[in-house]
Amino acid sequence: MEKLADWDDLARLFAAEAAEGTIDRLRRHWSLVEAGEQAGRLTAVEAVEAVRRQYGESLELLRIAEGAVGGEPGFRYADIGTGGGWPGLVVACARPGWEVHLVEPLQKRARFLEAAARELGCTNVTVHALRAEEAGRGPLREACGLVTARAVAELRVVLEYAAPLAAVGGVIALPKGSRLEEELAAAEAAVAELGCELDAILPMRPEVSETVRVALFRKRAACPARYPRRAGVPERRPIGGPVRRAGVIGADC
Ligand SMILES: C[S@@+](CC[C@H](N)C(=O)[O-])C[C@H]1O[C@@H](n2cnc3c(N)ncnc32)[C@H](O)[C@@H]1O
Repeated sequence: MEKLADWDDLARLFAAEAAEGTIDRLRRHWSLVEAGEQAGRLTAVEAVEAVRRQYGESLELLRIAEGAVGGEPGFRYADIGTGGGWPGLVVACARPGWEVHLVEPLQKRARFLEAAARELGCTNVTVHALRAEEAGRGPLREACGLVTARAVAELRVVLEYAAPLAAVGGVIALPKGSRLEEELAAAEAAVAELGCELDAILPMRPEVSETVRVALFRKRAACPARYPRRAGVPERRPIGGPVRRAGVIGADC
């Protein structure tokens, strides 16, 4: 397979997930997305591209992140800005033994995620209809072994969302496109300030994406109590300097 093109390719590339019935559940999720117009537009990615970009990239992010965290049953994981379900609900389908927290502030999307999780039998999911800045001051603070966020904001902004949720020793896994180096340079102060360290940058397999790499950060120390700042502040006044254009990848939703 040169490039993952359809559900059969996805099942071949992620054979263990296919054997567990995950790919069938993801197909069902996509039909819920297509039928979910009352939730508003959940993704701008066309059906023909969705298998690779939404499901392939989500499972590949899980594969890469899991290499850094292990993930025993009961492992606590949070996804920030899950939108219609990527990657957080995909991970919940693939790892039913994990405790999965989806942080999504848009009420319609949060309701869609709750209904979809119910429909898919994902009893391991809790949806938090909150901004990350609020979730970072609640019971999830410093409680998650893995935190992800895809296509939510530029790196240093998303680190301020994610770092407060990660447990000390935990991992933050962020898929990023061609602007990664530029975003990393701008995030230097934020990485240190938030108690994080860049552990690795790992590419996705080319069948899934030629361009997306995953930046893995390790939480080395507790996050200072002043972070996250009030809702909207991380984006308006990113740690380390003036606002830059958000360099997000993945779905434009
Ligand atoms: C471009 S969509 C990406 C959705 C999904 N992660 C994907 O890859 O398809 C960005 C999502 O981030 C959410 N978001 C934006 N700001 C946020 C914040 N401060 N905290 C949590 N979620 C946020 C939006 O509501 C939206 O659903």
